[in-house]
Formats: sequence, C-alpha cells, structure tokens
Amino acid sequence: MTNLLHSEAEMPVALNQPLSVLTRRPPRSEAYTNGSSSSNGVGDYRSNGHSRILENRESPSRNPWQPFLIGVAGGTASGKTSVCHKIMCKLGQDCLPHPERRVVTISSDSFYRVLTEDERQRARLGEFNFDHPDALDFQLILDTMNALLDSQVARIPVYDFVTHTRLPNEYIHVYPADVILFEGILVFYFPELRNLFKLKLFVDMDADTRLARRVIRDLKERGRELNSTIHQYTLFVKPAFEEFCQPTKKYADVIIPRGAENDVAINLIVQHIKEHLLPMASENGSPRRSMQDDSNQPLTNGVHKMGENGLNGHDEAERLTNGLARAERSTNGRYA
Ligand SMILES: Nc1ncnc2c1ncn2[C@@H]1O[C@H](COP(=O)(O)OP(=O)(O)O)[C@@H](O)[C@H]1O
Ligand SMILES: Nc1ccn([C@@H]2O[C@H](COP(=O)(O)O)[C@@H](O)[C@H]2O)c(=O)n1
Repeated sequence: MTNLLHSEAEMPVALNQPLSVLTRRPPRSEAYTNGSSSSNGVGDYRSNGHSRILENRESPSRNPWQPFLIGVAGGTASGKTSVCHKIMCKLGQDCLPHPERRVVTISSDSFYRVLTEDERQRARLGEFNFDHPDALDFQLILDTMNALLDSQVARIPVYDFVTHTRLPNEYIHVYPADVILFEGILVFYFPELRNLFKLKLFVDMDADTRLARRVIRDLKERGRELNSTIHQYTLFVKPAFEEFCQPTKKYADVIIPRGAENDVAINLIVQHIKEHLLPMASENGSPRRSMQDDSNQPLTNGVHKMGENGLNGHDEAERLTNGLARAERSTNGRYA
C-alpha cells in the first residue's frame, strides 16, 4: 500500500445489506473508536476505545442501516491499492473533502502491530515476517470495522513502512459513509473479518509482475535496500502468500485479473456500488451526498435509469455476477 492510500483511508464509508433493508442513515456519532493517546496506541485502543464505542451506541442492537463493506484481497503489489483508487476516482469521491465522501478505502497496512525493539531490528534486515497473520493487530482491525459498521467515526494509526512503526500521535479519521473498501493481503484470512464483507474481491496478478513492482516500490517508497527486499521476499513474502493469501482466493465473489488495468471489471464494480448508493441518497435527501461519475454527471442520472429498468437487488447482484463472469471469460477463460 502506498501513502496515497493512507490519505484515501480518511474517506468515509458505507452502505450494505440487501437494498430492501436500507433505511435512513442514522445521525453520525462523534465517538472515536480510539480514544487512546498511549505510546503504542494498541492496548488503550482495545480497552478505552472499544468501551467508548459501546457507551455511545444508541441501542444495544446494531443499526438497521449499515455500511456496505467490501473486502479487497490479493498478493503484495497485485494492485489492490490501485484498484481501490480507481474505484474512488470513477465514483468522483477522491476529490471530495473527506467528511463528505460516501466511499472510503482503508488498508490493513494501517494495522500492523507494534514491534518490540528486537523485532524492529530484524525487520530492518528483512528478517521479520510481515506476511504472517500474527504480524497484524487483528483485534484493532475488528474493533475498527465494528465501529464503522455502527456508524462511529473511527481513528486508525498511520503506519510508516520506513521505520516499521506507527507514527506517534498521528491518526486517520474515518467517517461513516456508505461503502467501505477494506484492502489487504490477509483480509479474507480471518473468518470473523471475512464474514463481515458483503462483497469480496480478489485482485489477481502473476507473481513475476508483483515481485518486480514490489522491488521498485519498496526501494522508491519504503526506504528499502535491494538485498533485504529480495531476502524478505524469498524468506517470507512468497511462502506466506502461498500459505495464507492464495488459499483465500476461493472466498472471493469476484476475481479481478490484471488488477487496475482491468477497466471492464472495475467499471462493473463501480456500477454496482452506484446502484446501491443512489437509493440511499434520494432517501437521505442530504446535500452532502454529491456523487459524480467520470464525466462529472450527477450520479442520480444513472440511478434514474436503473429505476426505469425495474431491477431489484437480486437482479442487480445477478447482473453483476454474470457481467464479471463474462469479463473474466474474455481473459483466456482462466477465471470463468
Ligand atoms: N497497472 C500497473 N502498471 C504499472 N505499475 C502498477 C500498476 N498497478 C500498480 N502498479 C504499481 O505497483 C505497485 C503496487 O501497486 P499497488 O496498487 O500499491 O498494489 P498493492 O496495494 O496490492 O500492494 C505500486 O508502486 C503501483 O504504482
Ligand atoms: N513494516 C512492514 C510492513 C509490511 N510489509 C510488507 O507489506 C506487504 C503488504 O502490503 P502491500 O501494500 O504490498 O499489500 C506485505 O507483503 C509485507 O511484507 C513490509 O515490508 N514492512
């Protein structure tokens, strides 16, 4: 994940669930998922942050309105960040102020756990396994996702790949929105997290291309040396991909071959998101809900056309699935 994505992570989130159960969006709570100012940002997050969420719930049961949570998995440098960024751009969300965005991207890269000094030293040499599920602060991920699903404002750590640490006292605020894209190599690995996703995308890219892109990126953006990058890749990244990431491809609803280059697949996903967002916008009648497509046409145009087709949620889902299957068949039939 790039720093660019980190800034995208500030975007709000979500809508989910069958279209038919969507109701008026509840008032936004100002509660944070993380009220902590502890040095490592972890322990207090879990205790104080989570209890604050509970205290701020308006009722013990979850809101009937919820964000639509989309998981985006795939190997390192497969294009997860780029796909999410493209979706944001096509929805006209990237240029909106963060609190006004209806779609938000978050990366699991923000949730690497705090390392001990010994682990940090190993990380500097490319000898720490960041591709093992234990490298992530899974509880923090769950707390954050649950908070967002409860329409809370969440704040998440800012991760620094150069030092392998969270930046002290720096957080990204994620506002409730209608759609949350949560991307990361292992987002389908944990069943508790995986089960929260209403749509699961897997970005597929051949290993050679991923390695080449990773080397260039790590040297340019993550302050790495060639030797340690190759060493880490051979020792941990590749075997962990085969053990923990690749097997989760079977959970995907949609596989996106060729990553961000696959405009056909991305356009279908964008269309699907739009079709969920628009009924909500008209129900909310909220002025902050400005959403535009590539051509700067108000999104409502597209919605209107959909209404004319008389499609229901089930038809839409089927149309998306069929469309994507066609898109995949057209690329050698590998994923059909
Ligand atoms: N289609 C592409 N062509 C060339 N470079 C790309 C392409 N897609 C992604 N990249 C580059 O590859 C690297 C990894 O892409 P990214 O989207 O961050 O992947 P991930 O989030 O899966 O790690 C980045 O440096 C990005 O700029
Ligand atoms: N301190 C760290 C933390 C993670 N990594 C590597 O990042 C990869 C996941 O991010 P992508 O954007 O590539 O999906 C993962 O493969 C880790 O090896 C790291 O090198 N250093």
